[in-house]
Amino acid sequence: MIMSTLSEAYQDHPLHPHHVIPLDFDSVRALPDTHVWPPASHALESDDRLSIPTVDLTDPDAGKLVGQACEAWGAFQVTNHAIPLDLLREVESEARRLFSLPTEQKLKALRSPGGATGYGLARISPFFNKYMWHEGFTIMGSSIDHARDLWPNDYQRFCDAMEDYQKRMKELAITLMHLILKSLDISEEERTRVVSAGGASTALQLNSYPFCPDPNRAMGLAPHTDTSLLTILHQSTVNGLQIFKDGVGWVLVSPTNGSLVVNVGDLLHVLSNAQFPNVLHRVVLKENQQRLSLAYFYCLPSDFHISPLAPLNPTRMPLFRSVSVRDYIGIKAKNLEKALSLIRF
Ligand SMILES: C=C1C[C@]23C[C@H]1CC[C@H]2[C@@]12CCC[C@@](C)(C(=O)O1)[C@H]2[C@@H]3C(=O)O
Ligand SMILES: O=C(O)CCC(=O)C(=O)O
Ligand SMILES: [Fe+2]
Repeated sequence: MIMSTLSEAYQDHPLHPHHVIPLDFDSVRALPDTHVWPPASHALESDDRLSIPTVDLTDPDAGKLVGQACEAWGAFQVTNHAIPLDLLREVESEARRLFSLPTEQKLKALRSPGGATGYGLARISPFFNKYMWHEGFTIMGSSIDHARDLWPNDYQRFCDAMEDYQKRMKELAITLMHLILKSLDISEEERTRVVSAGGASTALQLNSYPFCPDPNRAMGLAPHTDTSLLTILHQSTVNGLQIFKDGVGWVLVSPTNGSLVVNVGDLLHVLSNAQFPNVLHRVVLKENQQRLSLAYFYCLPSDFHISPLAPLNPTRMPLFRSVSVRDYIGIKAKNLEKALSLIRF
């Protein structure tokens, strides 16, 4: 058996159960002190000057526009991405069905302390002294084992929807990766080496930010960067996602019907030799209702060695030393946002 999956890389870094088990959101009437955060610094409302670019994937200039967006923002929205709206709705509705289950039922699919998949708090929880107002469900490949625990007689439609979604997302991720690496002037051979490795290592994260009795004092998802090459995000109609832009501050990313948000993750930041920022983002609770999102992480297998790719005409010295994805995950599990500086020359 090839041991280079992401779940295997995360097994080496077990979490304490209190950093896995979510609150019983059904029973709380007031925000517990354990979940009170200092006021989140104010975010700009998105207007035309201050929102991430939107790229129409059928635009003949899409490659150039995607490259520019990655460099300026580390994020963009895509339209005409070929993911059927019906599929987005179906997966969202299955996610809603999951998070609507009674707490005791959801706990039957609890992520194990050393595990990577199932129901639980965000993996970054141990780095913060307050808990986030968040519950997640992580899928890597088949979701059948956990789905059976949740719905012994009715798990198939959940699994089918998740499988279909991961397949379509992988195709989109491959298209985007080729466009992005082409914009960096990476040879076709090198692009194919990276992109074909990427397909073997992905994750789908269903996120729920339950209705909150005191949204202004709670935090949905604390500021973080994704460990992926890129993340493709679908958000329900509820606001809350913000990205941080240097020199500007927190910028709201409003959901627009059918478009998908693409984030540059740590791995692509390294491959691009820091030309693309790995975008810092967070979720605040803006509206008085439950919010859902679906995050698809396109990663590299844990035995892949990441280092800056050489463009056809190299001009800059590599900023990072070569490190396996497994080792990078290990460094990040102990240091979170300092991980990248630890692999810089
Ligand atoms: C493939 C991934 C990416 C993970 C870990 C693993 C599965 C779950 C992902 C998330 C999802 C929620 C935010 C995050 C920061 C978290 O806590 O868990 C992500 C993390 C990462 O991007 O590092
Ligand atoms: O819920 C969102 O909009 C963002 C989720 C996210 O950042 C993640 O899953 O990594
Ligand atoms: Fe994220």
